[in-house]
Amino acid sequence: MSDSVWIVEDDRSLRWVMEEALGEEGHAVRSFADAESFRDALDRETPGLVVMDVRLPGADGLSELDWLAGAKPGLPVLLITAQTDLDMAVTAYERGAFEYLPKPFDLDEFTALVARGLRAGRGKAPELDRKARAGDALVGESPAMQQVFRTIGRLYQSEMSVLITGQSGTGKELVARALHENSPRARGPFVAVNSAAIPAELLESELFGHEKGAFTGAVARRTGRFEQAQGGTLFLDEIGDMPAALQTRLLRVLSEREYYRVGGREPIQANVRVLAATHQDLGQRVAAGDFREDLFHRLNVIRIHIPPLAERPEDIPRLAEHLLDRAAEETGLPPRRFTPKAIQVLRRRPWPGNVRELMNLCRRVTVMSPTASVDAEGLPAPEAIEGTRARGEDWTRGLREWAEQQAQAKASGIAETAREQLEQTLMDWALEKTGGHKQRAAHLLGWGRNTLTRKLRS
Ligand SMILES: Nc1ncnc2c1ncn2[C@@H]1O[C@H](COP(=O)(O)OP(=O)(O)OP(=O)(O)O)[C@@H](O)[C@H]1O
Repeated sequence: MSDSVWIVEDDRSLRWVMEEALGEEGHAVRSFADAESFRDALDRETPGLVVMDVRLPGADGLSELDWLAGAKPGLPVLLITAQTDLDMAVTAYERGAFEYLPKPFDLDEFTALVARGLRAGRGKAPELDRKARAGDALVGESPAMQQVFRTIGRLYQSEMSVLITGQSGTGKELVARALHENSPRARGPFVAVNSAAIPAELLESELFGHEKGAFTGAVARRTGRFEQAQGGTLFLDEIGDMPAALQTRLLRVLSEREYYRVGGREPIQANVRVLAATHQDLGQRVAAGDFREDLFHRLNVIRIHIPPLAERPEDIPRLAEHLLDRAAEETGLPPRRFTPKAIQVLRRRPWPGNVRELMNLCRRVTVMSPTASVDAEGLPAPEAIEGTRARGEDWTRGLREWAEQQAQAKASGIAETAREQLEQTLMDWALEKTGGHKQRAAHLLGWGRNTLTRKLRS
């Protein structure tokens, strides 16, 4: 195969820069300013690789890709694009580009990609089920998010397990959804389970379901999350918190692709893609003996890491705009906009609650701001925003999941049960903390000593 590289790009200076860089690497280079002259030349000769801009006069690079798939199957195309969203990443791979490169790009990266493209042929890409693609947009312009998009784009025809890491609120679940929506399973269900929010003893039946009478309280047969995710994707959030016995069981299900309900005898086929997420350092947990190494390797086939929001302030302007729009949609109020000064302040904040914190700030501003435009003075203090709290303090999320579970188990009197468990937990904690000193425990809880004594008796 020829080593020559053809460039289809209407921007003269960019064309020149690329020509120079590739010439220095020893490639024979030919350039075209539009799709028509490129097609004419292709009638007579075939290069080793094509570098093509998505936006061209008279035609766009994407339809050129479609045409090339028929006219010159196997010819690798490196797509360059000014559009940097996830959709473009997926579309590029889906239409058969072997790689795509968002502008502005690094020339070394460019020449390295060209060299790789020349070595590899061009793979045939199957059609993606586009109708099923919707959901909440994943926004990000920082190099780190571009890398995330690229990985999602590359995996669009894949069934591989992916481990998503990042602090709470960085968007791990959204990334999992994007992986699902851009996969062959897009029409199937996406089911999320948070291992940290469900008590260890309930997690097994939550995942695998149970038969009627499997244990006290199992009054009816219940389908588990694995069964609900059949044909689709199961997202296991906070996988690091999964108890050891369940880790073993999960590993078995993943390798045997079948499982039993709790108390069940019929094996159930598991046609489920598993995506997992964690805010912990799982490698370290493996080293400490708290997480099964074999399960870790099984889940960690591909790793997507999302850095904290404070490490990618470039994402804040677009993200803030997107989240303000989302808040406006949710509340039915007119969309607010931050002034450049307000954005400057937001870019410098520490964001311990990451994107979730920014989302909450946007919701608050949407409801509270008297004007459409929000200046730095109109920004709520960081402490005032929910989601700023460190992980673990936001126990209401766990509570919601618990309530959902109770509802599914058709339990009645949910609030009363919750109140009893809440008080019992707080009393146990306070007594433990004070070494059993009732007076001090009561003080900690903000109760009188008699109230505590009475509640302990009931
Ligand atoms: N890049 C992004 N673009 C748009 N919205 C985002 C992005 N990242 C996060 N969000 C939004 O921020 C919120 C938190 O994201 P998500 O629930 O995915 O985080 P998480 O990492 O799974 O958090 P946790 O570990 O606490 O479960 C969601 O409302 C999500 O839609």
